[in-house]
Amino acid sequence: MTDGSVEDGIRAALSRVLDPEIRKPITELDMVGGVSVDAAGSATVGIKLTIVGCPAADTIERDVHAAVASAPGVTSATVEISIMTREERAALTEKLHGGRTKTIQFGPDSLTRIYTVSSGKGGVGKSTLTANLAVALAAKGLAVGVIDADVFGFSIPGILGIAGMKPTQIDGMILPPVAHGVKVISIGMFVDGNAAVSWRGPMLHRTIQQFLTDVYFGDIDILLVDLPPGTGDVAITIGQLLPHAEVLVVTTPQPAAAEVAERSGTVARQTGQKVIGVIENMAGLAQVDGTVIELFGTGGGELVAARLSQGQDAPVPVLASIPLSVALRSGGDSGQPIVLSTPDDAAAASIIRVADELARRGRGLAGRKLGFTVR
Ligand SMILES: Nc1ncnc2c1ncn2[C@@H]1O[C@H](COP(=O)(O)OP(=O)(O)OP(=O)(O)O)[C@@H](O)[C@H]1O
Repeated sequence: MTDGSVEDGIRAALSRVLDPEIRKPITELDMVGGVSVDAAGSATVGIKLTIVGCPAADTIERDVHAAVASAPGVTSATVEISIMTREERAALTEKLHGGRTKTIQFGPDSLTRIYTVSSGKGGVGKSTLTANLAVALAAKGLAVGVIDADVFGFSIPGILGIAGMKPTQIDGMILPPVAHGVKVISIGMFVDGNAAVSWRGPMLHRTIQQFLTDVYFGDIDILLVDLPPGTGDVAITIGQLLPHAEVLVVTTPQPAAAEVAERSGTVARQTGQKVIGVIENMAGLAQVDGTVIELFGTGGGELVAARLSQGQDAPVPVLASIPLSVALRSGGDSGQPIVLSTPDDAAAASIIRVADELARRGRGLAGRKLGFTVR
């Protein structure tokens, strides 16, 4: 037997092992069972996984083994895996919910900044920008979640390289898969294969509500919500459930697209959300000879911003004009966001600048209870 200091060292090492899905130390999640060390320094550690077939099992076992083996005084490490009892699992979900039962986790008092990404038309690059912005924000060290609420064209999992991945479910709690440091939930994860979603309003409303209630995002700094194009049921549901969300409107430079893009911002405002900026995407494509091809014309971003600024206290800015980029398109096809793989690409650099801007912004006071009372 040892004097206990080796065991203390092992527990300290284990406190640095994160559950890859929940993104918290396994020691905080009560996943560590017994820790013992014999006089020769052979350590045995019991780990309790949340569920049978836990997809993160191999990663956790490997990380625990490495952590235990690295503790001072340990000569060999054995990891014994078991599964939590029903009571232990219930205690864990209770702990993660923080006593909150069946309520929306991003209420007006939440410190998470919420940005919805909306557009008038489809195919303007909303999902591509949402995914790359999220990854760029996570790369800056922020805790970021994405809800892909684009029910009819869910493409975020593919863009982030996790197409086909299903979330782990623990007693009604849904653990979102993590891609490039971002917690991601998508309607696409709940339908078979490439099946089309043809739900009506109430079903969409329930699903979005369930995402906001049952998906374990934890204490994230920023939540990005990729909305379907247009002004339909999902945009209205999000507006009702997250009235304090702030809105990014995406448009192409094509002036004809501006009017319809403006409408998506106007609908968001009707539910109390604030439009904080316009992102123009698919702007001029630079050629090797230095010329620029304006495939979609010019001026759409400025036009939407000008129209959305009318009658507002402060003008709505154009946050970026992101050029057409072969790398951005192919990075989306291969699941490798260019903000990580080719940050020097002009489109990537432009997205990273928007991420810097979002990271700098504080949480607005709109819809928030202030911490004093007026007598
Ligand atoms: N700046 C860009 N340069 C080149 N290709 C782009 C750019 N932005 C997006 N794309 C490509 O355009 C296509 C449409 O993009 P995306 O799926 O992100 O649009 P969307 O607005 O989310 O569409 P929808 O809402 O209809 O699903 C994709 O193939 C994407 O790779």
